[in-house]
Amino acid sequence: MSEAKKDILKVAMPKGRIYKQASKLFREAGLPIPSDFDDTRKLIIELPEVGMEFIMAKPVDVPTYVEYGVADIGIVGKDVLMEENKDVYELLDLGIAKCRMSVIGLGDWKPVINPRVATKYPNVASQYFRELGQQVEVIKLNGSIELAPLIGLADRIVDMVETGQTLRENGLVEMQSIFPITSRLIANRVSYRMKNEAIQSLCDRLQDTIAAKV
Ligand SMILES: Nc1ncnc2c1ncn2[C@@H]1O[C@H](COP(=O)(O)OP(=O)(O)OP(=O)(O)O)[C@@H](O)[C@H]1O
Ligand SMILES: O=P(O)(O)OC[C@H]1O[C@H](OP(=O)(O)OP(=O)(O)O)[C@H](O)[C@@H]1O
Repeated sequence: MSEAKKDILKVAMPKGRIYKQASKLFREAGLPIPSDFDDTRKLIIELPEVGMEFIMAKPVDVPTYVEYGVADIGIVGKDVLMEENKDVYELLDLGIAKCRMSVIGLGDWKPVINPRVATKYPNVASQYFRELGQQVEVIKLNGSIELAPLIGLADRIVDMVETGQTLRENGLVEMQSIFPITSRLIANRVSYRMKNEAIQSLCDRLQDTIAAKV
């Protein structure tokens, strides 16, 4: 590997809704990331002018790439971080992709003994109800979670709420908001030591940019 390539920071970027907000934040921090990539199908984006390479990943896989060190750093929702529980450093709250994780039920929900709970986040949901001392049966789904109570698969769901539009359009209600969610900057433990200067300098730039917004 050439010396120049060795110094490149590999960044696992979540495709989809977080990417646009993350690349905007990088631009605000003075890193010229072309907006042409907001809708790209390219999986590896080389950005030598900012000393980075973006690896365009499915959001849930970002902590895996970072834990294994094929990416030095990554951007990921706190929801995924809590669920995946990977061995990575969480460096910074980027304050983007704000939403919340909530327990949701039908508009006319009633208390249920041992309710069935559908979710993309079985570990987080199990731990939440365990800590409350409530027995539940958790069912893992991968999307359109709101369908589960509508068609009788589950009594409750644990899912993300942002504007509340999905709930309103489907006659569902937020019973309990359980965690605020934003995206985080994470780092591989070895990369954090070996590429400390580059990672710390990016972290500082982003932190200053975020601080200037509030
Ligand atoms: N409605 C929302 N508003 C804001 N942020 C959200 C919302 N839903 C999810 N997020 C955040 O964005 C992250 C990625 O969500 P996104 O919907 O892009 O991916 P996904 O559904 O996991 O992926 P895919 O669409 O590839 O299956 C979530 O992990 C969460 O942190
Ligand atoms: O409160 P709102 O603004 O309506 O946002 C909440 C919705 O957004 C996310 O779904 P997403 O678009 O990721 O779809 P999927 O989970 O079905 O893949 C989340 O799972 C909710 O369904």
